[in-house]
Amino acid sequence: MSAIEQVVREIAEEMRERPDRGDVASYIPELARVDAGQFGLVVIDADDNVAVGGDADVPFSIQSISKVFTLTLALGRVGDRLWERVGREPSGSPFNSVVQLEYERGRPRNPFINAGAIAVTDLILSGHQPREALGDILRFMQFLAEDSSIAIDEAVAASEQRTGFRNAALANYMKSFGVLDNPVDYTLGVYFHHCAIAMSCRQLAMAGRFLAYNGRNPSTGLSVVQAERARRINAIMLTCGHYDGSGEFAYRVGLPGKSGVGGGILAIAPGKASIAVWSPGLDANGNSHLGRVALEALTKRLGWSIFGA
Ligand SMILES: NC(=O)CC[C@H](N)C(=O)O
Repeated sequence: MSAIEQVVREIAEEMRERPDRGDVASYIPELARVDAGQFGLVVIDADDNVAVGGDADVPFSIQSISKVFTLTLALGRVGDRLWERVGREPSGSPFNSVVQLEYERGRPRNPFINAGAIAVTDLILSGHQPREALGDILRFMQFLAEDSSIAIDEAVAASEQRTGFRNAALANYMKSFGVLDNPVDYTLGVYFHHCAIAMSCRQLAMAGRFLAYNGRNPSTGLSVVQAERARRINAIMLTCGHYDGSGEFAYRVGLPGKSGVGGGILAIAPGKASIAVWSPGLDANGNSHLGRVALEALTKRLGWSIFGA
């Protein structure tokens, strides 16, 4: 067994025993039903070796982790013009905060808070039907993960569509400033559905590989994005990927990472590994509690923090 496999298994066992599991998201009713006792961890290294621990193959709702992939797709479509619509500074506010939008004339702080991700989704949608845009996003995930079985959990999407009043407020407010081009219902429909994509840790770590290896898929050698773009997406994950918990995540884990309220985190050790962890219980910022604890243990034991040992 490799050193990485050993560490991944140890951590999965340690996390299974932990009593402090955080609380599952309850504002999306369908997510409130998920068993908080689950834990999964997958690490894929530069040689495409896959180390798995715990519930590595159980699909979960990726939620805001999808924002990394919609950003990648939108940058591919419109290039750096995207940054006219959305900033790239940390918000220091909760993921669904409304307050900054008025001060900054409807331009969201970054693509990973809800407002920013809704604006990015609107760019992907432009000129397409919602169904086509969603198909493009889903096919991109399947292509990156090399797994055509990845699907949208329609129950989660419907659950959020019924209760997503805050997101509707954000979208309408941005629309009033002309930041969204498409009908608000269309943009929100695509946003709720891409957040409801269900993936396992194994699939998610597969999908994240291009960010760890200079924009390339290590198994095919094919370039997904240019190295510069991968580096920049990692930078935004580091500074904005955990909302107002981004500083704490950088301090403790020391890797670019993106969390979702389904309890997943995608973390990137540049040149070394693509990592996915899942534990449904969240901390006060809406980030996976044990996911962060596990990643802190992993980077410490393997010496993988980008800031040094
Ligand atoms: N942080 C998250 O994962 C939030 C995503 C969720 N779909 C929302 O819009 O509220």
